[in-house]
Amino acid sequence: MGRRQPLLAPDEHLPVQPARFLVRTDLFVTSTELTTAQGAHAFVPSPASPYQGDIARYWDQEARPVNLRLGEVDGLYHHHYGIGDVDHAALGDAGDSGYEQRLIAELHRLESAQTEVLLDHLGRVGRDDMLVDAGCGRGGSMVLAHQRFGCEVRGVTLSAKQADFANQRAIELGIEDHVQARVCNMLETPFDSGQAAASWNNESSMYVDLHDLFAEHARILAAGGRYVTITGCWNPRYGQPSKWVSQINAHFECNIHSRREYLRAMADNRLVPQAVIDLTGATLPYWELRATSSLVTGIEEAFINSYKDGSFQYLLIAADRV
Ligand SMILES: C[S@@+](CC[C@H](N)C(=O)[O-])C[C@H]1O[C@@H](n2cnc3c(N)ncnc32)[C@H](O)[C@@H]1O
Ligand SMILES: CC(C)=CCC/C(C)=C/COP(=O)(O)OP(=O)(O)O
Ligand SMILES: [Mg+2]
Repeated sequence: MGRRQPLLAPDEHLPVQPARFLVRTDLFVTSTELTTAQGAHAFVPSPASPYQGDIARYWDQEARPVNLRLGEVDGLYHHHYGIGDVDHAALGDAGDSGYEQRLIAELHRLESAQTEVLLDHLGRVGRDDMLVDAGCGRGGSMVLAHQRFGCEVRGVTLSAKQADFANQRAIELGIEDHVQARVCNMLETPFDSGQAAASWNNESSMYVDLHDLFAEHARILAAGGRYVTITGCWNPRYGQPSKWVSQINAHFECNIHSRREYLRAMADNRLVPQAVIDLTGATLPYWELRATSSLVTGIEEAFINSYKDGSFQYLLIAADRV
């Protein structure tokens, strides 16, 4: 599938400037009702299970410098990893005073490049279409999708803090009419059947049962619509999840599925893979660069070792809703 041109002129794209945020942590309490940064009252549904409550709390409390410092580069905040070759010319000499900032910018460029590859696989999307980001985090992928297609993008996350952050960012960009996040379980969304032209999970499918997840995507997608996931999955050829995969699960409180589970659950839910792309080789440069940075979190070794010993794969799957 060829790469499409953005619908917006280059000067309409996100300005490269540090973002200023109103982060009202006082509002993100356990109450079921909260006041958002926009001043409106939003209903926050109770988590569907104790596990979902744990995950909501995890992301409400998350503030790792590796995510915030990268987001400050241009105001796109991601909670996923990067792909592509490191631009050593842009990175320059490790001895220079500005090296650490260039390294941060390079890691961020690779994370945004990952989103662009996901968007490349969404198929034809028009301005009047609606897209769904399941597990939208702080909303970086939603902004890039809107900038490319000019259409509505609706995101769901378990975290009130993330939804508020994403909505505040959309207001700052003047795209709040088109880009909206809400607190909602991705297994039970408020979207109408057949409403979405395309939908995706960007590193968010390891928190849910895949049969339940794909049943919901199949419901909200129009016939002929496209579903895309970028995910880490364990490789059935390895036998069982390796110790590195178990370490990643413990680190993020998630449950990484196998490649076989993805394909089986899609087949059972009217999602027919159109492309299965192994991005493992493409993500290793990101991890090896990140491991040299001051922003390491301690999980770098597990990703690098599991990708190298073949027990773990970084995969993109694009499927047609039939
Ligand atoms: C690793 S982050 C990825 C965020 C985003 N997709 C990105 O690429 O930046 C995982 C996200 O999945 C969300 N999530 C996990 N389980 C969920 C569920 N059952 N319903 C909605 N969101 C969920 C979390 O709230 C979090 O926003
Ligand atoms: C590929 C797999 C298995 C991903 C698990 C989901 C996850 C936590 C992604 C990155 O989030 P993040 O950007 O908040 O993590 P970090 O702080 O490590 O950058
Ligand atoms: Mg990150």
